Order: sequence, then C-alpha cells, then structure tokens
Amino acid sequence: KLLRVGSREAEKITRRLPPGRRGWPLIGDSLNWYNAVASSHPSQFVEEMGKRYGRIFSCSLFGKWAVVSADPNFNRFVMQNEGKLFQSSYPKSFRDLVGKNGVITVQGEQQRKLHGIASNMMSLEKLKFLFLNDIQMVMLQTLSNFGDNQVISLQNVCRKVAINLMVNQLLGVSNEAEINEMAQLFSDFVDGCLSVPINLPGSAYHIAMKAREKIISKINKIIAMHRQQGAPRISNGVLGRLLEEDSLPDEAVADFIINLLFAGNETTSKTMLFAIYFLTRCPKATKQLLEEHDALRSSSGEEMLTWQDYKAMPFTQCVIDETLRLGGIAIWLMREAKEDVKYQDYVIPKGCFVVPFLSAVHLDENVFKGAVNFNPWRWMDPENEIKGKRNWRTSALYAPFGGGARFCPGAELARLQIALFLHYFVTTYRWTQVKEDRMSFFPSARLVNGFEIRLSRRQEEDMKQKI
Ligand code: HEM
Repeated sequence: KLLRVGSREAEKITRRLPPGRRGWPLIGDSLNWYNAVASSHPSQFVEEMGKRYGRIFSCSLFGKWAVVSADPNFNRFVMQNEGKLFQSSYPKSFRDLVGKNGVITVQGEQQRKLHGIASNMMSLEKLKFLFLNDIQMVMLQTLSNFGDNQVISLQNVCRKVAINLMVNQLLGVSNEAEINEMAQLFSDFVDGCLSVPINLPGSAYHIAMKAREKIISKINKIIAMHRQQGAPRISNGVLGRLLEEDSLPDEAVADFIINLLFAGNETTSKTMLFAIYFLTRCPKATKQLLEEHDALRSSSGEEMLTWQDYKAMPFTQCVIDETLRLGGIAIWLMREAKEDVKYQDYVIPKGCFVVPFLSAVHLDENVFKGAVNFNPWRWMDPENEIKGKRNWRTSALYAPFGGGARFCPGAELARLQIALFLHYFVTTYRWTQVKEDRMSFFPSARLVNGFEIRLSRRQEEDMKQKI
C-alpha cells in the first residue's frame, strides 16, 4: 500500500524525505508532471525541481508521496535493490489487464524464475537461429508493398510491424491471414494498457479486457492441441518453445505471453518510429546509415541478411543507442519502498512511491554534451566507450533497458528488430515529411501527428535520377 499524503503516518516520516514540496492540495504536482510528459521534453519538470531541491527530491503525485530521482547513482541503487529494498509498483487496473501471474507484476522468487525463462527465450542463440529470418519475413510482408508517392503514417506502419512481429514471435504464426487475425486482438490489448483504466462498455480498457480473454482462449487452444498430439506441433514461437521445454505450468503460460506482448510491443514500435523521425532531421546520419546498409546488400548478394551482416552495422548501433537516449520510451520506472530505506541523509519511508527518472540522466547536459541534439556519432567517441558509458547493460549513465533484476530480457531482440527494420526501410524507400510533428509522452510515447511521410521507391527514384 502506497503512503497517502496527509495521513498521520506520512506526516511523521516525511520530515526526513529528500527535500521537496507537497504542491497543491490533493493534486500536488500531478499537473506539472502531466504537462512535462505531454511535451517533447518529458524530463522538464524533473529538471526544474532538480534545480530547486537537488537531483533526488520528493513531491506529491496522484495523492501519494513520491521520491523522484535524476541521480544516476540513486537510480542504479533502486534498480539493483529490486525485490530487497524496493519493488515495482503498478495500479490494480493495470495488473488486472496484464495478468497477475506475469513477470511484470509478480515479485520475489517468482519474478526471478519468470525473468530467467524470458531471458532464455530471447537469448542470443535463439535470436541467431530462430528469430533472425522470421523478423525479416515480417519486414518483407509489412514494409515492401507501398507504392511510389504513397503517403503513410509511419506511426501506424511501425505499430503494424511491431504487432505482426509479436504475433509471429510469440505465437509462432507465420501465415499472413492468421497473423492479421491475431494482430487486431493484440492491438486492442495494447491500446487498453495505455489508456485511462475505466472499465465501461466501449472504453479502450474494456475492449482490451475482452481482447485479453480472446488471446488467452487462443493460447489455451494451442496448448490443448499440443498436449493432445503429445508431440511438438509448433516448433516456432515463444509459446511453442515454452511447451516443448515444459518451462511453465500450463495455467501460467498465457499471462507470460501477454506480459511479453505488453512489454515488447510499444517500446519497439516507438523506437523504430523515433529513429526515422530523428534521421529525417539529420540527413548526414541518414546518408551514412544508407551507405552502411547498401554495402551489406551488395556484399552478401542474398535477399535475407545473415547474422554476420547484423554484426557489421556499427553505425546502425549508434543510431539505435542515440534514439534510445533521446527518445527513450521507458522514460521512468515505477517502484515502491518495501521498508524504510536510508540513503545518504534521507529516509525513504516504507510504502513511498519511488521514480527513477531514466531519461533525466539521458538528457543531462553534464553527462551528454549537446544532450538535446541527435548525434549518433557521440557513441563512436572513445570517451563514451572507455568510461563504460555506452554499455547499456551496466552503465549507470545510460540505462534505456533498466537494470538489476528487472533488466529488460528483450533488449537484444528489440535491437535486432530495430536494426532490421531500419535496413528494410532505408534500402527500399526515400521519404519526405509532409506534416509538422513533435514527440509527446502522454498517454504513451508518440508523435502527435502520426508522422506522415511521402514515400518513393528507391529503385524508381534512382532510375529517374539517372535519366
Ligand atoms: C526498444 C525496446 C525496449 C525498451 C526500451 C525496453 C525497456 C525496458 C525497461 C526499461 C524495462 C525495465 C522495467 C522496470 O524495471 O520496471 C523492461 C522490462 C521488460 N521488458 Fe523491455 N524494452 C524493450 C523491448 C522489449 C521486448 C522486445 C521484449 C519482449 C518481447 C521486452 C520484454 C520485457 C519484459 C518481459 C520486461 C519485464 C522484466 C521483469 O520485470 O522482470 N522488452 N524493458
């Protein structure tokens, strides 16, 4: 139970909280928080408070006391102490939707077990031998058929790409018609997770709850078929492998899959989108990226890229790192103190909401020079390598995939998907933006106008230039 502002218990212990303020009665700083995340600069509120009170400060958010941090060491301390001093904390409505038995919502021993299974399902070996070709097949299905001069909302296209990837990789479905059928359910589900949680008929939350039931029933049918046949029927997809390896009791399988769907869908789709958004504003980077990918095409001569090709994309990796830094989708984490936690001179009381604000560190001018600019070359600077800043698994200064016991098990998979998306997109099309746009992080990361672009197919464009 989180600590309620104004309760006697809270009054007693808030004296030793990090400095801060209580803000307006009831709403506290919730509106300032909302205004910042709805803008293109989500860490604005945290920066302003930081100037006044320091990088770790307290405030009242949504009726609860919260300790918010833009301090890399404190953020790391919180992540490293997951399950011991802190634990993740989500509203009940969200837990009901993603499922009570999935890795995101469970704690302690159960979380570690499910996290281990998720990491195993998305290990480098599996990416190399199982995911690499499937991802490319989905890219070819979803990206290759736009006509010359066609105007698209790239936000919608990236969403479709990510949803289709999820259907294919989680359920092992590769038939296009079957993918499309499940994609609608997945899409309804993800929409509801990101919506205001009001369970009235017709609301996004309500539709998502229904989609959840249908997804579970589909998963259970697949499980039943698998058990009946007694032999592995599905060799592809996380679901098939879970059943073959008997990693989980049947009743825990659906929530496990749904958790991966929630955690992996929006994050990957918006990183793809933001990468192209940033590249559009930086032609020099687009040119360098294209050269890297054209070289891969001509050297392999194959339609599909190989693992060696993937490993030969150093600039693409910089573009991905820079996109995650500047447009990081998981901009903050949600935790609560499990007990009174002493940190430096402060005491963070049991039940207090704790928010490691990752993107405030990523946008800190003292950590990244020219922090608000898209500069993929910064990651080639030996300084960033030497200081270990770039190591997204361990760095306190750059943690787009979190850290500690809840470190993103899908990080390598996400990077592979984004790199392959960039490959197929930039080698197939040229594009021009047709409508102004800007980032917002409310209700979730997005471009407010969907990023409308006009495409021209590269071969045709190149031919015209030759004539
Ligand atoms: C660019 C894409 C992605 C980003 C930026 C991202 C970021 C993150 C972050 C920051 C966390 C930690 C959350 C916390 O500590 O509370 C996390 C956890 C998680 N991610 Fe990702 N993620 C991405 C893609 C994926 C993909 C593709 C999958 C799987 C299909 C995935 C599955 C998960 C799961 C299951 C967790 C929960 C782990 C746990 O609680 O033990 N993520 N992700």
